[in-house]
Amino acid sequence: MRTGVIIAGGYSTRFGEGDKAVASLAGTPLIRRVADRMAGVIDTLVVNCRPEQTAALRTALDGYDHPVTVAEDAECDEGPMAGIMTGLRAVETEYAFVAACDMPFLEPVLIDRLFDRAAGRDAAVPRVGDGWFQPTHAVYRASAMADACELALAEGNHKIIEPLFALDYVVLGEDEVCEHASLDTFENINTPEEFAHAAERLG
Ligand SMILES: Nc1nc2c(ncn2[C@@H]2O[C@H](COP(=O)(O)OP(=O)(O)OP(=O)(O)O)[C@@H](O)[C@H]2O)c(=O)[nH]1
Ligand SMILES: [Mg+2]
Repeated sequence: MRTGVIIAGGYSTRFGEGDKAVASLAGTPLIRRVADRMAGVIDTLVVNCRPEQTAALRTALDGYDHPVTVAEDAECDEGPMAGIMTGLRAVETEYAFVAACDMPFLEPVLIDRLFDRAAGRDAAVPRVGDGWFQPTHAVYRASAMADACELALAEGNHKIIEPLFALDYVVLGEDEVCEHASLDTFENINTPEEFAHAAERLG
């Protein structure tokens, strides 16, 4: 059994027109597109957000193919890594795929591959381009990553990549990624211009 975790507790400051997670992208809320992209390779979904987002996110995910659990931040604005921790704490399967709420071009074949590569390890994380890890497009052993996040945060370290280095992780390099997916899978939508461009391609 596999869980998908979507972190959505950010403030969409670059987007600037309300919460991008629920903004309609070519007729469908952005987070619903993200959830739908992973539906075929997960069994259950966890969404991390701030308490005031819960009602709108639940509406956006109404009728989803799998059970949806909402994991609310106890402390808001602690950064995406804190969101990963809170989301993973609500996971009941051994492994979970974590994504940001703004990645509408996720490639399910690659997610499937990440689950396979993580088996027996703590994490499988892609690294493409100039050596950038993709920690919000990765599979984690939920308890191990949540513990590592908690430790980093307790030390005052909010860097999203920090907890990975405490784990037994496997890296999928660009060649392996590209066997399964286009690099669009990592594309995330931050500004109204990026939103409009994505809508053209999806509409
Ligand atoms: N729980 C939680 N999630 C966050 C936080 N900051 C960002 N995120 C999530 O992390 C992912 C990547 O963040 P960004 O793309 O920067 O989103 P954002 O912070 O809402 O947008 P900007 O304000 O424009 O940076 C998104 O899915 C956000 O919802 C936070 O403080 N807490
Ligand atoms: Mg941000």
